Amino acid sequence: MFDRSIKIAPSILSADFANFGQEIQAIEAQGADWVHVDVMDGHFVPNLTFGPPAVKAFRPHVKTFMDVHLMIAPVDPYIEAYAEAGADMIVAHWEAGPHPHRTLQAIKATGTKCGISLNPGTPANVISELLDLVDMVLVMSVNPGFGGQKFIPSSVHKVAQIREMIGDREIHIQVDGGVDPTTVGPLVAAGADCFVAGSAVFKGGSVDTPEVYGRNIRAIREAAEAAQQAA
Ligand SMILES: O=C(CO)[C@@H](O)[C@H](O)COP(=O)(O)O
Repeated sequence: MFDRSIKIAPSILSADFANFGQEIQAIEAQGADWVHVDVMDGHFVPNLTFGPPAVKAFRPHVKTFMDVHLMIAPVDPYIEAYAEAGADMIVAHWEAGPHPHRTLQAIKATGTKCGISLNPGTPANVISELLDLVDMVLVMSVNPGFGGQKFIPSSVHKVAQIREMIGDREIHIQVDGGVDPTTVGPLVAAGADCFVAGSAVFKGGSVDTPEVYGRNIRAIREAAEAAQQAA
């Protein structure tokens, strides 16, 4: 049965980089549904983060579900390495190369779940021929590269368009960037079910005060579930 419940996926880009193992354990103990890993190459996006060995080191700490968002180009040569590192889902960008269909086939061939992501400036309709290949569409609601940016409101309309395109297919819509208790409601109403949050989860907390993460995750979930019930 397809799980349409609200899922909160904290981005460990906002975690303490000296302490990933404990940070992952803390967010999971405090209610995170997934753990979101932002992979950046300093080329497709202006920042550098985690290679496959880093993801492999995160793997034993993740007890829930690890979605790995590849903000890299080219992407095809690295798919197998991130799958072998232990990703449960690999998400590639539509903008990462001329053959997104081939990229999605390569992800599926590894046996991991498969997602396609769209930058804020990319229209929804470009993925119409790809939907039969994916488990999730990731709508970027900031320009990718950094945490702590301001939510781009037109993302709500894009989510609604994609929900319409999906029809009765079993595909999650994830939103990433500037997600917090004030922005999540309209996204739920538009049809998103999975929310990446960095600043809004990690702000004010640490592995010594994990209850702060718990409060932050609950605040996003409560706002999302309220919107779901009102819909
Ligand atoms: O992929 C990215 C940024 O490129 C995101 O995952 C951010 O890390 C989310 O951070 P906040 O906007 O929630 O602070």
